[in-house]
Parts: sequence; structure tokens; C-alpha cells
Amino acid sequence: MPEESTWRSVFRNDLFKGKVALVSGGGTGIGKSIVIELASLGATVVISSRNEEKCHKAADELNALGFSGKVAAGPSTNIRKEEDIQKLISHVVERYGALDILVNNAGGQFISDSADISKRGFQAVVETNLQGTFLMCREAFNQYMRDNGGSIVNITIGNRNGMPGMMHSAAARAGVENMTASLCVEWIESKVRINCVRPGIIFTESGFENYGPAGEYFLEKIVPSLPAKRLGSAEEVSSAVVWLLCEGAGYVTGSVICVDGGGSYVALPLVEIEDKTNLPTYGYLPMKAKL
Ligand SMILES: CCC/C=C/C(=O)SCCNC(=O)CCNC(=O)[C@H](O)C(C)(C)COP(=O)([O-])OP(=O)([O-])OC[C@H]1O[C@@H](n2cnc3c(N)ncnc32)[C@H](O)[C@@H]1OP(=O)([O-])[O-]
Ligand SMILES: NC(=O)C1=CN([C@@H]2O[C@H](COP(=O)(O)OP(=O)(O)OC[C@H]3O[C@@H](n4cnc5c(N)ncnc54)[C@H](OP(=O)(O)O)[C@@H]3O)[C@@H](O)[C@H]2O)C=CC1
Repeated sequence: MPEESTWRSVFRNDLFKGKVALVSGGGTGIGKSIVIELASLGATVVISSRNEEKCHKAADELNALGFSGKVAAGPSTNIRKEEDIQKLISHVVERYGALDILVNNAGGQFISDSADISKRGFQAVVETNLQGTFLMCREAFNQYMRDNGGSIVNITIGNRNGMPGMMHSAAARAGVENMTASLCVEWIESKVRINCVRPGIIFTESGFENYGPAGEYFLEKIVPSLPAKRLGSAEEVSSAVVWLLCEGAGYVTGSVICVDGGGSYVALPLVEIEDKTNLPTYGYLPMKAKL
């Protein structure tokens, strides 16, 4: 770990010595925190996203902080494009000779009422989050992990109660969690473990910039509804990711860890619902409380 930093992983500092990891969307936010933690624990880490320059900048910054060559930017990759993914995975396997760890962190969506989402808008979000994650898993397996084993973590979002206002993303991420359940069985003979981390609302500058003023609404309206009464940190997510990736989680596959301060168990007010009786009553006895 760089000496300048006051942050330390809770894990043993040679936990991933000699391992090669790929983190999609690793140049910013939660992904960057996962990259820092993996590199601080000895892994060589490749970062990829659509904006290659951003990934190079992040790699240079982290190497200058003390990781000295442990972090590298891969080629520009749009996970909506199958050929980009195939090239990225072969780049990692050819250049570093392995792909032991894959973290599918790249993803995103826009906030919208479902009635206003166009077909292309829906497709864009499903292609990014569900199809993109599937293709990354498939290529990592076919090009390396089938013969050598490995560990995969997919980052999803809170979807237990759906996500009114981000329906497309919650549906796609629920698909990722279900896909993970199938893959954990299909790939166990190859000694591949695959799990999900489902973050609640995590403060990342990059993530909140994406939403503009809606990000402020998140802070004002959602935080008071959260049992923890605060946002999560990127480090709280990366700790969970790293645990799932390590050998101590050797019997854990197909699981979903929620890092959400209990947020899965309350309804998040992403959309406002008018304060009136919204469904007509059916039944013999009137519900007095609602009359
Ligand atoms: C509570 C949980 C908190 C979670 C936090 C995070 O996840 S933080 C992470 C935050 N980070 C991120 O989310 C980053 C990654 N996210 C993204 O890159 C985008 O959200 C994307 C996945 C939609 C791709 O976008 P793209 O522009 O490359 O896609 P494209 O050019 O292929 O367009 C296809 C269709 O999509 C439509 N459309 C696009 N935007 C909007 C909009 N705002 N409004 C309405 N519609 C929109 C667009 O109009 C078009 O449909 P049309 O008009 O032809 O019928
Ligand atoms: N912050 C939060 O509260 C939560 C975040 N999440 C999820 O965690 C992950 C990280 O989010 P966060 O760090 O907050 O936000 P960021 O916006 O920083 O992270 C998203 C990353 O994904 C990359 N990305 C997006 N689309 C693509 C694509 N089509 N191909 C390749 N890379 C892509 C972006 O890079 P580039 O633009 O260069 O492609 C960026 O680095 C996302 O999947 C997000 O949805 C889940 C729950 C809550």
C-alpha cells in the first residue's frame, strides 16, 4: 500500500500475490477502490472502460502513489460490444499470462419514469449491465478460467424491491444475480467461483456527477430513509469484493452480498407517490383506517 495513504485493507498484504486481476470500470469510483485494494494486496490489476485516457490517468496516479507498475490500463472497451470484450480478455491473457480474478464493475443507467423509457434506452441499459456482464464472464471462462480456475465478482444494484425510477437497471442486475446462480453450477468443475456484491447507495463523485441535480435529491430524500442514515463508502464495497475473491471464501459461490446498511429492507423513495388513497378498495368490510 502507498505510504502516503492512511487507508489500509483489513486483509493480509500478500493475499493476492502473483495473481492477475481485471476490473471493468476500474478507473473511477467503486471500481478504483477495488483496484487499489487488490493492488495493495499484491495483485497485478488491469483496468478497462470506454474512456482509455481516464484509465491511463488512474493507472499512472496509482503507480505514482506507490504501486509501481502493478496497475495497468487495458485497451478501450465498451462492454456493449462483443469484439471489444474478446480483445480485452485476450490482451490480459497474452500480456500477463493469466486472468485469475475478474470484477465486473462497469455499468450504469439513467433515472427515468418507466413510462418514458424508449426501447433503445431500455436496450442500452440491459446491454450494458446484463449482456455486457455475461460476455465478460463468458470470455474470461473460455479464454482462461475453464482450464485454470478463477474467481469472479459481479457488481449489481439494490433490486430486492425493484427500483422505481431505475426499473431497467434493477431488472438487468436481477438478471445478473440469476445468471450468477446458473454459472456457479456450470463452472464449478473448472474451480471457478462466481458471486455478486450488491451495493446500496455509495458515495462516489463520478457516480453522482452522472445524475446531476438528481444526485442531490438522493442525498436529501433517500439518506433519511436508510436504516444506517448515511451513504456507504467505496471501501466498504471493495472489502466485500476482496473477501469473495480470496481463498477464505472457497466454499462461497452463487451468493449475493448486500453492502447497503440494511437498505434492502426498506423502500427507497426514488419516486414520489401522491399522499392519497391510490387503489380502490374491494371487499365486504371497509378498511376503516383508509376511509
Ligand atoms: C440507487 C442506485 C444508485 C446507483 C448509482 C450508480 O449506478 S452510479 C453509476 C453511474 N454511472 C453511469 O451510469 C455511467 C454509465 N451509464 C451510461 O453510459 C448510460 O446511462 C447508458 C447505459 C444509458 C448508455 O448511454 P449512451 O448515451 O451511451 O446510450 P446510447 O447512445 O446507446 O443511447 C441509447 C438510448 O438511451 C437513451 N438515453 C441515454 N441516456 C438517457 C437519459 N439520461 N435519459 C433518457 N434516455 C436516455 C437515449 O436517448 C437512447 O434512446 P433513443 O433516444 O434513441 O430512443
Ligand atoms: N454509486 C452507487 O451508489 C452504486 C453504484 N452501483 C454500481 O457500481 C458500479 C460502479 O459505479 P460507481 O463507481 O458509483 O460509478 P462510476 O460512474 O464511477 O462507474 C461506472 C464505471 O463503468 C464504466 N462504464 C460504464 N459503461 C461502460 C461500458 N458500456 N463499457 C465499459 N465501461 C463502462 C465507466 O467508465 P467509462 O465511462 O470510461 O466507460 C465507469 O468507470 C456501477 O455498475 C454502478 O451501477 C451499484 C449500486 C450503487
